[in-house]
Amino acid sequence: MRASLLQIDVNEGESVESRRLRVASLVREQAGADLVVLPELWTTGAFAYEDFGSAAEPLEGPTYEAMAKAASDAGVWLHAGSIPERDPDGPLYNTSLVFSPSGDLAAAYRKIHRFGFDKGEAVLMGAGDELVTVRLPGTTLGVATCYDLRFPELFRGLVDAGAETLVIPAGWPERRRAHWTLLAQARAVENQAFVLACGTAGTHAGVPQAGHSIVVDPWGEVLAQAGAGEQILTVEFDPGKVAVTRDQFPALKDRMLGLTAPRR
Ligand SMILES: O=C(O)CCC(=O)C(=O)O
Repeated sequence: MRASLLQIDVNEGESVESRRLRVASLVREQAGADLVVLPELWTTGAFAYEDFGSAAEPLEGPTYEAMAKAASDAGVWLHAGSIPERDPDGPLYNTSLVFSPSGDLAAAYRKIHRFGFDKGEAVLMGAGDELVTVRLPGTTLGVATCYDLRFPELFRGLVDAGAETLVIPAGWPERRRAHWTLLAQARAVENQAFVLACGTAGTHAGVPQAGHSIVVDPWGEVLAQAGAGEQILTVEFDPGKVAVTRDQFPALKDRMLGLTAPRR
């Protein structure tokens, strides 16, 4: 399976419309890949909180349209990263879109863990409440977004739902780059799954981005890692390695579920 992670430079010097056109053309250039992955909130920037309201789109808005077309033009599965979604009957959501090679929406995932503690996304957006997996030829994707990476129980839920390849678009800041790499490897090792984690480059809303998108195999080996700037990270991997790893080192079978706190 060939995957291309598009680590997009997101900065205020480029308008959302220009970036959307540019990204669509980069996706088209990936014809021949099986899967293309974009980062979190690459239209506005994950930290451009003050722009979320004005940049929010309905699910089937301009980014949806452009990415559906780009996926079908390239004939690839496209995890189009996330958009600030305006639900006509509810709040904003940080929503990821996955398209099939014919340009149909295969899945939408509303980010469950919102970042910012008592400000930013955590107060401006609603929380999703559904785990999402997507069946591709050869593997099942489990999707999560950025801050979700810190919550191992979400990934265990995805594994229980059949996920073998964990795809994580992000807008992770440079300040915590070490956590990004460490957690991507941890999620791969503990879940015996591939991890494809695609971040942004550049600086937006004054927050330098980590870049360093990463692909990790089910044994925890880093198959590829980007640098800090805009980059297309292309990697070939064998999805069959998940079953082999889980069979040869069956730690997932030793999980002890339903543990309770000690009685006092
Ligand atoms: O957890 C982190 O350090 C970064 C999370 C984040 O930036 C986000 O979810 O947008």
